[in-house]
Order: sequence, then C-alpha cells, then structure tokens
Amino acid sequence: MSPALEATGLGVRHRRTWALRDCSLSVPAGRVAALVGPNGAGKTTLMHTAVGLLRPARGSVRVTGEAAFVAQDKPLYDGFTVAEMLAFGRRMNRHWDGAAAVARLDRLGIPLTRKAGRLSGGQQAQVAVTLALARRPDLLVLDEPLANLDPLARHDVMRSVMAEVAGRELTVLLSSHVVADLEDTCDWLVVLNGGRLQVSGDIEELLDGHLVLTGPDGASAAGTRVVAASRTGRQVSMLVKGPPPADPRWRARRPGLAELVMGYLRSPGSAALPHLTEVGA
Ligand SMILES: Nc1ncnc2c1ncn2[C@@H]1O[C@H](COP(=O)(O)OP(=O)(O)OP(=O)(O)O)[C@@H](O)[C@H]1O
Repeated sequence: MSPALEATGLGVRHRRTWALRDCSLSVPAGRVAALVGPNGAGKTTLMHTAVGLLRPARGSVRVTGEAAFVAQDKPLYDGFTVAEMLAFGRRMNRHWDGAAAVARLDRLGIPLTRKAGRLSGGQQAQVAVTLALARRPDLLVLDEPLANLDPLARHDVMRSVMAEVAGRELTVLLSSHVVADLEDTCDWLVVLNGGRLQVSGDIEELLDGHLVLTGPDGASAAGTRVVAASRTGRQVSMLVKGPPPADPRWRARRPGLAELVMGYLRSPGSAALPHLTEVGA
C-alpha cells in the first residue's frame, strides 16, 4: 500500500532561511502520526508543504489522495454560525459530507445555531476538525489542535479524532508540544529538530528498540549507541538504542514516549531513522 505521506530529500526555505533540510520520511496509511519538535523545528513548514501551501526548494513531498488541513489558529469566522460555516463548506467543496458533519456536531453537543466566536476553545477545535473531516480527506493534517485547551477538552478532541480513524480509511498527522497528549492515541512518531528529521517510525517499535540505563558513573557503555546521557551526582542515566551493554552495573528498562522524545530533542545529532539516511549521525 502506498504511504499516506512521503517526503524525499525535502528542503523548504522561507526567503533565505532553510526551515527544513534533507527530510526523508514516510507515514503509512491508517496511522495517527505525532509530529513533535521544539519551537521553530519546522513542524508547521512540513505541514504547509504537505498540503501544498508552500513549495519545496529541494526534493518533494507527496500525499496519496486528498489532504485537509486545520491551521494552528483554527480559522473560523467568529460572526458566522456553525450552520453557516457548514453551508459555506458545502458550496466550496465538491466532496462534502454534510450529514456526517451534522451528526458529529450533534454527538459533541455543539449547537448549529451558535456563532463561532461564542464557542469555547474546545468546541472551536471540534468544529474546525469537523469541517476538515466533512471534506472526506485521506489525510487529516492538524497543526497544534490542542493548543490552549484544558486537559479535558484536549482528551475529548483526541478521542473524537481517534473515533474517526477507527471508522474509515484516514491517516492523521498532528503536531503538539505536549507529548503526554499523544501517548494513548498516536502510533507513529516524527521528531523534527532545527529543521532536520531526527526520528520517524512506529512508536511501539521505537520504544522496543531503545532502553533507559541507569548506573554508577564509570560503568561501561561499550557496544551501545548512546542517544542522550545525563548525570545526577554519581548516577548516570542514558537513553540508548539497541541491546544493553555488557557491564552488569547498569539497570535497564523500556523508555516511555516522553523519555524517548526528550532524549532525542536533547541531542540534535542523534537520529533513529530506520531504512533512511541517518541525519547528523
Ligand atoms: N513566514 C516565514 N518567514 C520567515 N521565516 C519563517 C516563516 N515561517 C517560519 N519561519 C522560520 O522557519 C523555521 C521553522 O518554523 P515553523 O513555524 O515551521 O516551526 P514550528 O516547528 O512549527 O514551530 P512552533 O512550534 O513554534 O510552531 C523557524 O526558524 C521560523 O523562524
């Protein structure tokens, strides 16, 4: 099956600044992919390029089928009611599933007569996602859909996106700064750092392929690939890729998603890119 999203040697520039360099990644169809990275990493640039809002300076990015995009600032028209925005969407889009959108908003308890400016932040996010889904996309691209939402609203938005993925052929790419929000819902991870791709892969496989080691200062880590290391007093803690080292003084355990992400973000020179050129390695 062709990947839902594929970038090959992708380089994108904003005037003279390279926002993305040499990014090669592919997200299989049907996945919920988390796109994470610090401010300025290039997440929005990657999303804009994927949906055709920006043109690559180098390489290419390809989406299989149709993509729908929800921008960071959830562009709803404050003075319009939800029903008016649905009517507008119907006029602007050839493939428009208005019935599914109305049913979705009904399930979420969002009144069609309410003006967008009078909806809560969580409701606005849900309406923006609903309008994007009504276009029946193959790929749904969400730029920080959870920003500024309280934990309950964040959970509700993620749960409702998951329900859509379960019910149809849909791939989701969503960016977030809060890794904990992504833990139960995403099954693919893309990490960008300073415009470079650091990680792209299946989350379970990535977690299985890494270890957190703790041991005394001076224990030998020979034979492992250290992603990141930190020291507390005489204790050393490391995120490593591959099998544990032979030195029996290390205690080893599987990392959590947040530990894996933080380990890579702390070490921009490390990369975990199976089947691809290792950037910065
Ligand atoms: N319109 C623009 N003009 C010039 N430079 C830009 C423009 N948009 C983004 N950049 C630069 O490109 C780089 C990547 O920005 P981008 O917005 O893609 O990052 P991001 O990972 O989405 O960041 P954030 O988490 O802060 O939203 C940054 O260095 C940024 O300053």
